[in-house]
Amino acid sequence: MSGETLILNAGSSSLKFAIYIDEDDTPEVSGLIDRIGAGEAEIALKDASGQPLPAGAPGSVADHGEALMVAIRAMAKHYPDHTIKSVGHRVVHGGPEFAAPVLIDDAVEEKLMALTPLAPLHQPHCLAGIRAARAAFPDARHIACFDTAFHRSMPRLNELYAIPREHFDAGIRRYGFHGLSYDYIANALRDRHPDLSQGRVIVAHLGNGASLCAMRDGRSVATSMGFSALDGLAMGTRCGNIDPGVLLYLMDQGMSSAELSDMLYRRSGLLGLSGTSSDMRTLLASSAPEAAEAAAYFVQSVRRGIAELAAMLGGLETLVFTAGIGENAAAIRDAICAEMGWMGIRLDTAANDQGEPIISDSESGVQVLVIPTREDLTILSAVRAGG
Ligand SMILES: Nc1ncnc2c1ncn2[C@@H]1O[C@H](COP(=O)(O)OP(=O)(O)O)[C@@H](O)[C@H]1O
Ligand SMILES: CC(=O)OP(=O)(O)O
Ligand SMILES: [Mg+2]
Repeated sequence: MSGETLILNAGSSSLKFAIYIDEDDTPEVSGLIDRIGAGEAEIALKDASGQPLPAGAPGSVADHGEALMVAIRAMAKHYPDHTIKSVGHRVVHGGPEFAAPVLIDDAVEEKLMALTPLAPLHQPHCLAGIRAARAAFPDARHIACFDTAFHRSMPRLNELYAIPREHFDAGIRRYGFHGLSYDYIANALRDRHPDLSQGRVIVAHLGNGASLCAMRDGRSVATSMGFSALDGLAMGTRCGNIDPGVLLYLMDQGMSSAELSDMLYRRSGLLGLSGTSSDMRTLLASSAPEAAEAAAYFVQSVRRGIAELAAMLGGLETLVFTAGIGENAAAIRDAICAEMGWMGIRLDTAANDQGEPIISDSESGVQVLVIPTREDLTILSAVRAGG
């Protein structure tokens, strides 16, 4: 068989995978392993038409390397003849050096490993996937595609922190994340709404991790995440904006940096405020006041962020919702847009409830869209462009 490409997207506790053949943009097989390193893992496998394929129960899966082996075995049961020629990897952090996709060799792998402290919730999993895939497919080309790369178009002012200058040169700057998703949305907008894509756009990537990106002419101008994937919006388990004074105070009180890191990355956000769940679906179904407060905080943080980025763009013509919450949670989109009439945002309630591609009404000064994101297609086109 010819030209098969495997795309891997290692999340904090999941591994998404898909195999594409030749020039096809629909995966022949795709799937997700969830709850990695957390009890009994789950696997879901789909064929080219999106129908579920039997994949068994993987039992406990210790890390993303093991998850890849489980995925390869499950796919091989249905498609025994695959010859993987290329593997495209989502890598969350590219640091100051990697501004475009790169062919992975030992030296690149080492450099990516050195970036682990900058993205402790993600980078180790990306690397476990890379190591396992290079061992499983030693003759394939392995390409790393970075979540930080799309934001390298930001003006220097928007990369700076107001701390002594030498830190910028040492790499302490706003990198921004979710770039593979923003890149896909920028292209989708260019194809579907060429007029809007030239203008002032804010994309709200609201998933388990969440961020906003301000774009002009399809390029990133500013974004809510910064040096790490902690900043900006409140998220499933991450804090979002926080006064650095809080961290200094907690350290003075005896909290270690490891304890702080665990709290800010894994026990904050929706989980921290609700005390029960990081999952927006669970919170929306709950009657507990803490769950409602957590969801309200999330909504508030998105509105705060939209207003901030609109000010940086000097206005707004288009707002795009994407990722798990952005694509599926009509109530959250509605709550975010309510009371933003002053910015010209007006939703068509019925269109929003049905998750239509355009959810603003005809009077709205801002076009509000829902575009399902496809980070895997950004990686796929980079792998194909790389020959
Ligand atoms: N129908 C829905 N209603 C509300 N929230 C949803 C719905 N579907 C998915 N979500 C939320 O989307 C989030 C996960 O987003 P996703 O983009 O899949 O995350 P990841 O960053 O892991 O890829 C979870 O909070 C989940 O509850
Ligand atoms: C960078 C980031 O936050 O990714 P995710 O949304 O997959 O956690
Ligand atoms: Mg995601």
